[in-house]
Amino acid sequence: MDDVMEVIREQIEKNPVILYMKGSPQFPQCGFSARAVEVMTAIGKPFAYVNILEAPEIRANLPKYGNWPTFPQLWVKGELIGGSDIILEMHRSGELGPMVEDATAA
Ligand SMILES: N[C@@H](CCC(=O)N[C@@H](CS)C(=O)NCC(=O)O)C(=O)O
Repeated sequence: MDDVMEVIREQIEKNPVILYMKGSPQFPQCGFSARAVEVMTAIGKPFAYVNILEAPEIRANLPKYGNWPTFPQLWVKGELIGGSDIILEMHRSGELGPMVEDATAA
């Protein structure tokens, strides 16, 4: 349990933009994850991802780590942004793009 939390902490700290999702960006396996990927693809900056269907311990523990019950989960610069509906809303309002660009700027 502590080990999993440590793995999650490292993933979130080492990747400025990371999407926890079902499936992969090439083959999302849930409509919510597909929607999140669509937005991230539209923003066009690189992002890391974890397929939680292949990582059951992360699937079980990330909701406790971030106090957020569902997937997908987008984390930017160590902070939880939210799930697909928030991702879409922040994209439409113009907030998400600059946030991701700033996080991925060299
Ligand atoms: N409002 C959320 C809904 C996401 C959602 O309901 N996800 C479900 C189905 S993919 C989920 O993560 N269930 C818990 C699980 O499968 O572990 C969003 O837009 O991201």
